[in-house]
Amino acid sequence: MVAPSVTGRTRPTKVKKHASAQKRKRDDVDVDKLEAAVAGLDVKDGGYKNFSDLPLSEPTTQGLKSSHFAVMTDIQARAIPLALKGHDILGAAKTGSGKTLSFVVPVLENLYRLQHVGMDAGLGALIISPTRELAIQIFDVLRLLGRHGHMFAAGLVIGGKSIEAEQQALTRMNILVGTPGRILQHLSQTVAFNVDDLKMLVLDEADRILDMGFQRDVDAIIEYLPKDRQTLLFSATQSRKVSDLARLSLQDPEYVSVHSEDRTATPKTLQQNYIICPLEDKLDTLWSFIQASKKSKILCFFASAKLVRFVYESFRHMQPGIPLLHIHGRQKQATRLDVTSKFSASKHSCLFATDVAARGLDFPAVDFVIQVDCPEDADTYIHRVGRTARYNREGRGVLFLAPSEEEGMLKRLETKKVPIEIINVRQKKRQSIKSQVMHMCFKDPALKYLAQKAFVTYAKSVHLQKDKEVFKLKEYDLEAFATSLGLPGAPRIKFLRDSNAKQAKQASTAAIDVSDSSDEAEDEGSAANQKAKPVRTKYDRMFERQNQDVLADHYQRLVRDDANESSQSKFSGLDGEPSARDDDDFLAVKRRIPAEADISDIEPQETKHDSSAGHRVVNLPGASQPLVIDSNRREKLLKSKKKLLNFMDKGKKLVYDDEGNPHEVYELEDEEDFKARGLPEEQRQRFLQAAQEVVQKADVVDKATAKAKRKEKIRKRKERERMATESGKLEKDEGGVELEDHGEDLLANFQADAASSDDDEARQEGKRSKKWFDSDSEGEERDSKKRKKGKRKTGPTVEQPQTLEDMEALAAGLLD
Ligand SMILES: Nc1ncnc2c1ncn2[C@@H]1O[C@H](COP(=O)(O)OP(=O)(O)OP(=O)(O)O)[C@@H](O)[C@H]1O
Repeated sequence: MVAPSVTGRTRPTKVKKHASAQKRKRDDVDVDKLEAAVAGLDVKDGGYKNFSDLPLSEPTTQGLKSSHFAVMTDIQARAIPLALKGHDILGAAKTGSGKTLSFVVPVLENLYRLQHVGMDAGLGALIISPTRELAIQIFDVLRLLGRHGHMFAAGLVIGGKSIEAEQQALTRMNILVGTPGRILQHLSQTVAFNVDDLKMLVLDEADRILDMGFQRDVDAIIEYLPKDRQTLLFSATQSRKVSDLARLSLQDPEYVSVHSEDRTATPKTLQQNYIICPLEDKLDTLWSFIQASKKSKILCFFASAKLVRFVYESFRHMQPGIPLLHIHGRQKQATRLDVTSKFSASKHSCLFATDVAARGLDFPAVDFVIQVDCPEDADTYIHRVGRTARYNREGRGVLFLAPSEEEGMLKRLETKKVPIEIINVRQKKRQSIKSQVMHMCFKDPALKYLAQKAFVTYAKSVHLQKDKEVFKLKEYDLEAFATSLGLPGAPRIKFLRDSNAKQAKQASTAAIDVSDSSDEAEDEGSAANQKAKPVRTKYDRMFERQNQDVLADHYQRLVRDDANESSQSKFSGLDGEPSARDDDDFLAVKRRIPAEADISDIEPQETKHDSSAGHRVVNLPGASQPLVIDSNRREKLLKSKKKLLNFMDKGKKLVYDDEGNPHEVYELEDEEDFKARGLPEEQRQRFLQAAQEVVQKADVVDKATAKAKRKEKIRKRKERERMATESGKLEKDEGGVELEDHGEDLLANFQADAASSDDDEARQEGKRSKKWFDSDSEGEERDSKKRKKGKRKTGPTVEQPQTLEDMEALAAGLLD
């Protein structure tokens, strides 16, 4: 066995000697004996309680001992023996129940027994996690367990610094922990990255990894991996579909769920409550809560990164008397790491977070998890609340629910067997910070801007929620919410306006439905009752519809004309005086009468009354056609001068010559003049020639402009490349790849800061920036597979071509 060089640096001889001594020591271990003991494990028995009951290698046993892991948790006791025997596993256990060890121990042990170690062995196990923080945490557990004699080279790939930095070391790895985006990037770009002999694939927080946001990446990763492997899936909530399992090629997976035993999805030591809190009172309530719990460690969840920032900034200004921290997917990786380690280390502090911190993170001793904004579903609730009461410790979760969210959310939680009870906020203890927040926003435009963004992102997040039984945008008092964020009024949001319009439309349709159904009810009622009601035709109903089409609008005006001339003027919006209707119709498109039209002049004059035909004919001044009045509607029409405008001639467009004489826009030329200029064919040829010259001249100018643009583009690209090369050189000079040698223990960590590339969580939130290696379609994915099979080439990094010029520039770049 070869001791892998796990760093980019030359290792000191002392370490090398130490490594080879360890190697020899392990060579002595009787792997066959271990193999036989594993084969004899009784997985049905479930009677293994301690790690020492299992046939584990010496290095792992030492690792567990030194970390003081002796007794297994339920999920560990059930999953580890099965995984040791090579079964595929679908593991579901509550948050904080020790799922990480359930796969880390089998990974180390199975590779150990297979002697899958050393540079030439290639990658033996791949562990995928949805967030960088969680990947780091898993890697730490791996290091902890592997530091007593395991010879594997392990790496962490979570995005960040230049990919080249990771590429070299990656080829030597035996175990890799990473986020989907970065792993896929390496699979498609790192030529020597060999996964053909992969033995184990682990998906932690599998439900999230298999969710839409990561689906494409995970599917693409799976394509690279050999089918004949062991797959372990772990999650706190499990509702996987058969299709997911087929995608992952699981073979007769063992379902290991430890939820069912006590019938709840959350730990027993967790006390869960909710309070009813309208949107506009959330900040007051949260502030009061923090004030009353200064000697606690609190984790608060919000719907968006902007809200997190706003609450963090505004609360910080008000000096709450407890250290405040904030974390969200938009921060740089280094900042996020700094925040997580600060929060982990602190005794009393309050962390404001988005769902980036909801899963898997193992913060020690969190007292309270406050879900200020309602989670998108029960699973998210469970993950969030699971940041407290971990591994048999106590903890409390408080969920803030707006009145409209209560019923729907409680239903969802009940389905997931979450025991939660309502509590009240002590009104005496509640402080209002509204005026302070408003004052701060007034004084600080940056904070006000942040408040606006927070408002918009919150409204957007609710608008985008799938579960409309819980999230009913219309039920929130958004004006009051905006005020509570220190804003003078709710910012206008396009989708809100659109949904208002839609709702108005639906409401009017519903009104018709109601009238329809009431009609039906009447049909079923007494005859007398029916008689009392006037007969209404479908046209009547159609005209009652508002905002459906122009006709309905016209009809409304007509009706008002009939009823009251003055109200008609209000409704039309010609008078400045607003009406209640104006408010209702805020989003409706109103037809306005052209200002210049003088409707007072329109005076219909009756010309003929044909009593036998039942109609009369009316002449309109300025109209070429007389108006036939043959129905009640037409009759009513006569009373509306505005309506009558529609029957007037529209007039002609004229052009005026230098002397002020009017002409038609297109006037026929005098025939004599035309003939004087030559034969028609000659004239046509002359015209074409002149036009051709003009086009040719324009073409020369266009080409010159395009060429200049192209040149400029190439120059900029080269400039960028030059700068990138220079900065790469600089990095190397300063120490190059940041490969931490956790060295004496033979586990390597190559990680990087978050400045660049794949922010998996940000992409989760729908903001994924497209990479050049990403594929849009299956066809393109097939291409990427081909690349993998045959010739994995790393091409020059280029921008996604957008225009023809871009493509030309790209082609020019490739040919250079
Ligand atoms: N057998 C054990 N003995 C003692 N402590 C343990 C044991 N197993 C795990 N723990 C501790 O329990 C805590 C939670 O473990 P872990 O993070 O693996 O939980 P999890 O089930 O993955 O949670 P989540 O679903 O939130 O990701 C950790 O601090 C870990 O050190």
